[in-house]
Amino acid sequence: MIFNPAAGRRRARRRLAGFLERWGNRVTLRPTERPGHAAGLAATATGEGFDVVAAAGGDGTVHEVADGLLRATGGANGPGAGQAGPIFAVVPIGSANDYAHSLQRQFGTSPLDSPAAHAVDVGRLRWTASSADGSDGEERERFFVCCCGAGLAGRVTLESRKIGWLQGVPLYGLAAMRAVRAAGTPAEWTVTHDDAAPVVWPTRSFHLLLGRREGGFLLAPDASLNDGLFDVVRLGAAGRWGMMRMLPGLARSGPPVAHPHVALGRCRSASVESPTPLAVHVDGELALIPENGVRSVRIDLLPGRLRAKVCAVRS
Ligand SMILES: Nc1ncnc2c1ncn2[C@@H]1O[C@H](COP(=O)(O)OP(=O)(O)OP(=O)(O)O)[C@@H](O)[C@H]1O
Repeated sequence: MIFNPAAGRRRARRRLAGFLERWGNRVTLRPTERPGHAAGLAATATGEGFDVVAAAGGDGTVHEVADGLLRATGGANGPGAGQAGPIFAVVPIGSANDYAHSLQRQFGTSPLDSPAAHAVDVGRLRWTASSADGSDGEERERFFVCCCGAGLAGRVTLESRKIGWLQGVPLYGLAAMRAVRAAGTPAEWTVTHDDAAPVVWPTRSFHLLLGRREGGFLLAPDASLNDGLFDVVRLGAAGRWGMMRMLPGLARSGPPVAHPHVALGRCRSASVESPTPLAVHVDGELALIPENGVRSVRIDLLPGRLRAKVCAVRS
């Protein structure tokens, strides 16, 4: 069990205590020491042959453990349909716990020692590094399990890092308000879905979801973790006040279905090209910030690539 003591605004240790009373004697607990550490711990645990590799934390820990586990089992070229590698178990003790929410809603919870797990889809974000971060031309990738967002979505993640005292929807709501307040004119992005012709759109924010929520907001109420499709949400040229007014509805019931500046859909892959450098998050972790100088990314879905389950923290 890879445990992030900094998750849940440092409430993680307390939240995990009861769980460890029940399972502690059957768990090898490996706390993370710094951001990014969980991916390496997950790869090591996979190599050691553990049947289950658990992420005890929030969505950032889930992201890092899943990314490490996927890389250790062959990345995008690993066997499909969740055949290979350990079961990926989520023990939600973070603040938003978006992925745990989707797993629980679709499959229910399972005990840590149960062999029951579900083949779930995984996303793969790819880009070419730019000269801005000194590695011009290098191909990079990050896997994700719940959501990927670019544009305003990435800037909300950036803002959320500056707020230390809130959690869940209040945290990401405040971060969204700050990002919206600072938003400039929407840029014309070229977006391609699957094999369709590229479309040029003024875009503020672009989201691809496997799960239902992003930062506690219900962006894709009908998303399924194993349907082989991303749910797409694109926010176009909405004004600042229009975006602010959307936030309460997004927290409660999802994006408006008939809104002139909101486009919804589904796809298996997408590529995005922006005239300005992108901010992109994967599962709420920043993959790219504008300073990286990357203007185009590609996202693909790997169907059923992981076997996953969520455990109840209290039961
Ligand atoms: N030992 C550590 N010290 C400080 N930060 C850490 C440590 N281990 C991991 N992190 C970082 O902590 C951040 C927050 O973790 P995580 O996302 O799991 O919790 P959360 O923010 O409370 O939950 P959620 O993402 O569900 O809102 C991640 O960016 C992760 O890289």
